[in-house]
Amino acid sequence: MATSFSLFNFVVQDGNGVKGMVDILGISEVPEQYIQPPYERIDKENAHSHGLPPIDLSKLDGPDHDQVVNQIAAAAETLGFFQVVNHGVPVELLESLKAAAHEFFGQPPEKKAVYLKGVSPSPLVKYGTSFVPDKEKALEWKDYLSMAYTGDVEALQHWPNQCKNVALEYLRSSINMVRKLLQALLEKLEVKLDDSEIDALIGSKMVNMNFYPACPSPDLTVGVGRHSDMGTLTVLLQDGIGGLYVKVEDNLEIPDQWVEIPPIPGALVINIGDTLQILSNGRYRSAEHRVRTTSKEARVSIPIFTMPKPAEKIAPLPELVKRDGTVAHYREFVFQEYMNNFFGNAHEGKKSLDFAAMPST
Ligand SMILES: O=C(O)CCC(=O)C(=O)O
Ligand SMILES: [Fe+2]
Repeated sequence: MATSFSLFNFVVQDGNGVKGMVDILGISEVPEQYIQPPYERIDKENAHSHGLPPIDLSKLDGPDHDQVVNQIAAAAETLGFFQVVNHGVPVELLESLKAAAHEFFGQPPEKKAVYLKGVSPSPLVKYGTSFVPDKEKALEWKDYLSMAYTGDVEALQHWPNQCKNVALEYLRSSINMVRKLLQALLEKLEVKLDDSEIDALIGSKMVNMNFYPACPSPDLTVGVGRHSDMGTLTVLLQDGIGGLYVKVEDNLEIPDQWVEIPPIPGALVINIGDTLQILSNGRYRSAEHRVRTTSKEARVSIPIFTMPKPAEKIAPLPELVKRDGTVAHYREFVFQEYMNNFFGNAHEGKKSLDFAAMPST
């Protein structure tokens, strides 16, 4: 007797991913499991492109320092997203990273499946699909590879060969920029942290590679559902295809308004994560964002997530709360608890922040 075929098992458990589903099963319509409820679908027609020019980070070290700090802080206070150029990450490296992502995901599924959760030879490396497949109403049209950083030696030993050198170089050259951005953001808050305190806010680092295969009906699916990133700052490299949408701060006149972060050759995208929203007591905004799929060709994106170490205690910066004579909007917690909550639930916009919100009295 033939056993019934489970698409979920084929994609998720067997590690074929969305890419395997498209390539091997040759689907021409979006399977039911991937059809989003209407309110989660991304309306391309009504969203416009984020028009602000990228911020030139080379000017942070010159006479325009204050002006650049103001631009960074203004973006962090409003949209929570901005783009940067002259960021110190070599532009050729950006091209090599995108090529490495295509090379990794272009392998046969069984080569990638060795890194599935539960069987991966290293706890640092995880390959998977969708965010939390067991808990999602509809699956995300995305496969990913996650590489946690604990040191160069471990990375070179455990990260997949196709990407380890470029991913490590990307991380190395980005971290300097992340430190500078944090310094600028703290400068604007008039909070002084020494280098070791700044490093504690980005003590954990992770490089991901996202792969979004071409989709027969982008109107019905999402690449990534609405979420904010949990960490401090995210650096994101996207390719030229586009599809990253950010929610504009709730505006009573135009509710549910989204802007697309357009691909700019050579630029990197920066966004504020929940941790920085909490540390700044709400002054900087972690941005709600999501990704649309495309029918044209596969899209790749390569984020670096920076966050505190799991044991770190996080709360609004005390000097900020005291000086402003306000109340803390978030409670203190251990970062590991925040991570457990974040990875224990499907994406649902900025709901992740409720975990840290002060109970209303
Ligand atoms: O693919 C993108 O542009 C964004 C991906 C993303 O939001 C994430 O991995 O957290
Ligand atoms: Fe994200």
